[in-house]
Amino acid sequence: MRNTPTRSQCCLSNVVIQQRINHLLSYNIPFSMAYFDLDYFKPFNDIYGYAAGDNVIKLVADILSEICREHFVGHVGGDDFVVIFQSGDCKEHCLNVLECFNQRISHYFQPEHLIQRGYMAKDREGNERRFPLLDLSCGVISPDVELMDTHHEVSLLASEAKKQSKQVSSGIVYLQTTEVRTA
Ligand SMILES: Nc1nc2c(ncn2[C@@H]2O[C@H](COP(=O)(O)OP(=O)(O)OP(=O)(O)O)[C@@H](O)[C@H]2O)c(=O)[nH]1
Repeated sequence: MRNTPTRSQCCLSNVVIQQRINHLLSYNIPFSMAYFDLDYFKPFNDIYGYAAGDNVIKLVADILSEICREHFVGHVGGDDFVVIFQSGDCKEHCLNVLECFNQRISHYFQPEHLIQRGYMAKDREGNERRFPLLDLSCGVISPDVELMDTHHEVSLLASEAKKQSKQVSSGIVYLQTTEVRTA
């Protein structure tokens, strides 16, 4: 890692998650980490209400707890979760999580929104526009534990994976340490 992330780039703000990562790095224990984040959560909250948004966060927590129960599941905050895998079945678990979410989330939408595959809502600038339905993205990283010293470096890689996962139609990307190019 050539660059140290700034405070604003540090997406792993939960101290328990940071400690877990620092522990794995300090003992050179290999791991993969999946960063799950809801897409278009703000318009969902705006249309259906904050309580309905809380129910979706609970849904994600339940799915992760069920499918990844043998692994470390951490709530970063809001609609962001991480799962730390120390065994090799990370990809399969993540794909199962996304599939399960896609099956269960349809119950949270009104029929007309499902038919239209979205709804009108205000963006962050206050402009009314059309948004797709709420979705779940997953950025998976496999940090090189011999090259990384702290959770800050892992956080930088996770931020990049999260960003890329929102840009691909599959909703999932996999990054290795060496693929990080951003500052
Ligand atoms: N219901 C609910 N909403 C929350 C909670 N924490 C944060 N939010 C909302 O989450 C939204 C911000 O999450 P973002 O992931 O940045 O919003 P987004 O629309 O999904 O943006 P993209 O991830 O870029 O698609 C804001 O509308 C917050 O009000 C929470 O605990 N409950």
